Amino acid sequence: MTAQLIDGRAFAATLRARVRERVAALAPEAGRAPGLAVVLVGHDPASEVYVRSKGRQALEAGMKSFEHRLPETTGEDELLALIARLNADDQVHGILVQLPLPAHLDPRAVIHAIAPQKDVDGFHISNVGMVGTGQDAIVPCTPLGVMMMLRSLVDDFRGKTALVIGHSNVVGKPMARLLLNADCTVMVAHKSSTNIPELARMADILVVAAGVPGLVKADWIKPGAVVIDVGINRVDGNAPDGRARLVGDVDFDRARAVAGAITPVPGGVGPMTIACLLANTLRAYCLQLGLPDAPLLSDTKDPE
Ligand SMILES: NC(=O)C1=CN([C@@H]2O[C@H](COP(=O)(O)OP(=O)(O)OC[C@H]3O[C@@H](n4cnc5c(N)ncnc54)[C@H](OP(=O)(O)O)[C@@H]3O)[C@@H](O)[C@H]2O)C=CC1
Ligand SMILES: Nc1nc(=O)c2c([nH]1)NC[C@@H]1CN(c3ccc(C(=O)N[C@@H](CCC(=O)O)C(=O)O)cc3)C=[N+]21
Ligand SMILES: [Mg+2]
Repeated sequence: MTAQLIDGRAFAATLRARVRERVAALAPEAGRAPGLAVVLVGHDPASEVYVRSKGRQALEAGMKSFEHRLPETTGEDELLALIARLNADDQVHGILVQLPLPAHLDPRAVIHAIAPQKDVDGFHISNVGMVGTGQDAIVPCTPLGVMMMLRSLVDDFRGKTALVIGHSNVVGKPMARLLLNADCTVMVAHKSSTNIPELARMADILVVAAGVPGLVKADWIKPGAVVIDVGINRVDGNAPDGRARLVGDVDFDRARAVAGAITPVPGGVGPMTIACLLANTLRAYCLQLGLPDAPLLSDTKDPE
């Protein structure tokens, strides 16, 4: 058996098209369009790539894009002052501060300075707490995108067993919360877990977000399971042209023979993360303007 490939680029294109249509209907005049502000401190090369694609895709969706690039040496006061200005700016409906921040800046203080209704990453404790208690909130982009893809593959989450590998605040924890909110039986593993292969073999749904290339072996996978590989790892010098290439956390070539469906890297979770950022920006816009929330933006619906 060869696993079905889950085409994240196709999912993302569908979602972006829906966002674009909705933006055109809600804000026919460009002056009133949803606005996304992305803040980048320092010059992390991977972050530069994501910030560029976020800005470009926001414009393509009919939104306004504001990029704020600050030097590596920016002080916390200066960054917090920028966030306060963006909170007060009625052209800005979504604010994202690219992580990781340089070591001298406290990410918690920075994230919690963002107005919760403009927190399109869903990282503010107010949004985290809402998701944690099963309430409607702004949901972190990566887990939101994973749920949208899973919903097209899994008819009924009740009775399904899921394992999430990784428990970061950005991916693993919110992912586990959403699967629990969908009534899966959820296990969460991390570096201190000693029996991950056994846990993985019980999982109908396996979501891997560890940042360790090749971590998940084919014989960890329950035959027919849905495997979502969130990992983005730059591996040097393996491409034919000698440049870095991207791989996930799953031994993809061998895992394909066992899984029922699997996301590739690149072309899986990554493109959906950015499409969900646009969806969250539109959602934040609707919340701020008192407009009805669009069903396409709910984590209970897939984009098809
Ligand atoms: N596709 C996308 O859109 C996105 C991809 N990513 C990628 O996903 C991956 C995870 O990101 P993020 O959550 O931010 O990373 P973090 O480094 O914050 O968290 C990694 C988690 O994985 C756990 N872990 C690390 N090594 C192992 C191991 N050998 N076995 C089991 N668990 C392990 C860690 O456990 P412990 O806490 O105990 O150390 C931690 O909980 C990265 O590759 C990142 O680049 C991230 C965001 C978006
Ligand atoms: N505040 C904040 N929010 C984030 O959502 C956030 C962040 N900080 N810091 C970094 C991580 C990482 N992340 C990705 C987004 C898109 C791709 C993506 O589009 N990946 C493409 C490949 C892109 C490439 O070639 O590099 C793919 O997988 O096909 C990957 C990773 C968002 N993150
Ligand atoms: Mg940890």
